[in-house]
Amino acid sequence: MGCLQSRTVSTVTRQPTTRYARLETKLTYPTSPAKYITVPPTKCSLPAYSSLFSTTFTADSNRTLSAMDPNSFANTDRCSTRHLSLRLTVDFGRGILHGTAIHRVKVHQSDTKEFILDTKHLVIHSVEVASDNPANVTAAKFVTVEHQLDAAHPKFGQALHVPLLTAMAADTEVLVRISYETTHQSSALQFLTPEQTAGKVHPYLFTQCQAIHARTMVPCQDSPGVKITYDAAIQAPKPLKALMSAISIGERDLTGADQGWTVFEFEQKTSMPSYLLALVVGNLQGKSVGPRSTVWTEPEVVDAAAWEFVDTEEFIATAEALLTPYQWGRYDLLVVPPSFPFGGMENPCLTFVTPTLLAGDRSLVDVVAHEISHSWTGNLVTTKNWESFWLNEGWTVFVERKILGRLHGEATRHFGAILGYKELERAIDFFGKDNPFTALIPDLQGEDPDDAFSTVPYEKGFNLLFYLENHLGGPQVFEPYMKAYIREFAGQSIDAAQWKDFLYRYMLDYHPEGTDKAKELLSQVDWDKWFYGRGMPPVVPTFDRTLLEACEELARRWNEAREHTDKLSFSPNDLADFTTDQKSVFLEIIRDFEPFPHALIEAMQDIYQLKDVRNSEIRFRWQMVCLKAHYTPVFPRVVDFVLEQGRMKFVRPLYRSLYGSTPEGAKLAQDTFKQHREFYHPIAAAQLEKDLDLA
Ligand SMILES: CC/C=C\C/C=C\C[C@@H](O)/C=C/C=C/C=C\[C@@H](O)CCCC(=O)O
Ligand SMILES: [Zn+2]
Repeated sequence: MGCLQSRTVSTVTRQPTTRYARLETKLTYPTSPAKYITVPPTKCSLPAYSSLFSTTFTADSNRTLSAMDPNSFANTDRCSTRHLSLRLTVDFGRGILHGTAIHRVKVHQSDTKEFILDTKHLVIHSVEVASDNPANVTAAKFVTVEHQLDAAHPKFGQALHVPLLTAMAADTEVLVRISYETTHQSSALQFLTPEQTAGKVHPYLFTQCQAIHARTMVPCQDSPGVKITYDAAIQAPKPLKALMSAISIGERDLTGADQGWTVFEFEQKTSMPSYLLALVVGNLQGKSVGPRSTVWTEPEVVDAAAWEFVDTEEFIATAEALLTPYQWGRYDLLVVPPSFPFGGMENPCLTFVTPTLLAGDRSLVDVVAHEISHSWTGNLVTTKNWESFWLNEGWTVFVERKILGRLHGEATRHFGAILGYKELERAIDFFGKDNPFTALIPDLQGEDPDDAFSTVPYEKGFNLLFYLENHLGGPQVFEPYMKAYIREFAGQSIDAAQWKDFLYRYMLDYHPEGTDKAKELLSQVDWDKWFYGRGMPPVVPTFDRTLLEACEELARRWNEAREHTDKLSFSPNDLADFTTDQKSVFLEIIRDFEPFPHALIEAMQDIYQLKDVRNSEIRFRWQMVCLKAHYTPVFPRVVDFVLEQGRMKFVRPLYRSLYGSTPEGAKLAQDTFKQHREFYHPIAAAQLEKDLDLA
């Protein structure tokens, strides 16, 4: 069978099942004609990718999605990858990766005849299977098999079916070797030209696999419910360096015909989900910032980056005191070029962070505390599928704020929560309070997780845990539970039902006021509203207002000044004692008022020097205030900011506000994006296209 063999598919519609019943039911989608983008069943001649991915196709049969994960085709209930070995070459000339992926697959159910993986925008050259001696990859005898690639689902890609030579018994293992290459549509990868880097001399590659982009980089069971260890050998052109979400175990320069290449070797011995696969290749230099931490980035920025993140070890040690010993060996940081679409990504052993954190005053390092917290919540205890994403993010925000609270006091922890609550209101405003994506546990059948992504799982999840902490007796009850939670589930992927079940078990056994009291308190929690209710959280939190009052007072004075802009009594000293978070909250409150008259905007801008502010959080919020007032002189500065960096937290609201401001603003937003689309990471570009009605 050809390597791009098509299967027919049906439309993806929702099944009328209850939430947890659905987790136990194998879903097949009903038959109805639908158009899908697919590939013709031809052999793999390269590199005509664009034509491969442009054919439309009418579907007419059934498609099966994973029983555990609505966003994956993998048959993880029958068999799952335990270990992955990658041998990849980075081809900057073609903008692709090519090589092999060997899966060591464990069979869970008897009579298993096929291994199903996720792929998207990959070209599969061949698939081989070895079941004779799976313990030894080098001695194993691989046999080529006829694989099948389903037709492409526009969001989830193509299921790859690998026949296993024979019906396998439970608890046996098999090796599957796939030879493949990525394409220009592989959304996990961003290849940068030298001009897009700080040094301007060398090309650069970085990946972003969360949520379901790993399948565009490696054929894999791309579900957070599957945990794997991995090793990798990455061949890259000299003098570039490769790093991965793993421990570096060596590098060697090739000779002879392969002169000019280096092979970098890696090993990840702690099992992790596919979305944590990560690779960077570029002109990288490292500077040590702690006993287990190096900051990596281009040489031009390495000193500034190391200075900014010098608190890393203190954060790790505080997290260890709160939870359990750090499991991943090293905790390095990579400062990625500015198009990185997120603040940070918790890739194990090597967190990726945006350069927008380099404020020059260490004021934005809460993101590092956040990513460090993921080493426990998310990376050790992982959501089973993207619907329970809050288990990763709500927990991580909770731990992040615990760390900052221990280091800087409870008032700081609460103030972070106030800012987060404001951001939650903005997200719910954006979606609309009845939008299904405002639920803590959204229904993601047929949905691309990127479309559902927002601050909701972060802040609604935080608010649930914050509420439970107070409701169940405060930190003296909740902090020991946090440790127990990590111990209970480390190394596993769980869903919200398992999380809740353990909370009950723990509290009933260990609540200091006894089982009956624990039962009574837990019975008062409206779980349905917390999990599935839309809009803001069902319980309004009470946060410490110590750091808030000065922000509210200053904002109130400015709001009142709109009546007499000729007699203003403000001075730069107003902000002298404000932290960056306080300045942010001050600007958030200003943004909630009716738009300011332009004279007042100009006065505030001059007095507080806001025009030239470089701190990305302040710059973003100030530009949002100006855009709300349709203050057109800010337009060129907004364009500068959205072209200097591609972090979605900033560029999406700025582009949307510019687009919604005036007809000129709308045209400027669309034209700017269209001209600079290539600057943005594919994940950000896909969202911006929708935001600007260009999809
Ligand atoms: C309910 C939502 C369900 C699924 C979404 C899952 C993943 C979404 C995907 O788009 C990936 C997200 C990656 C996030 C990485 C880092 C964030 O913590 C950054 C937060 C924003 C920022 O600071 O820039
Ligand atoms: Zn996070």
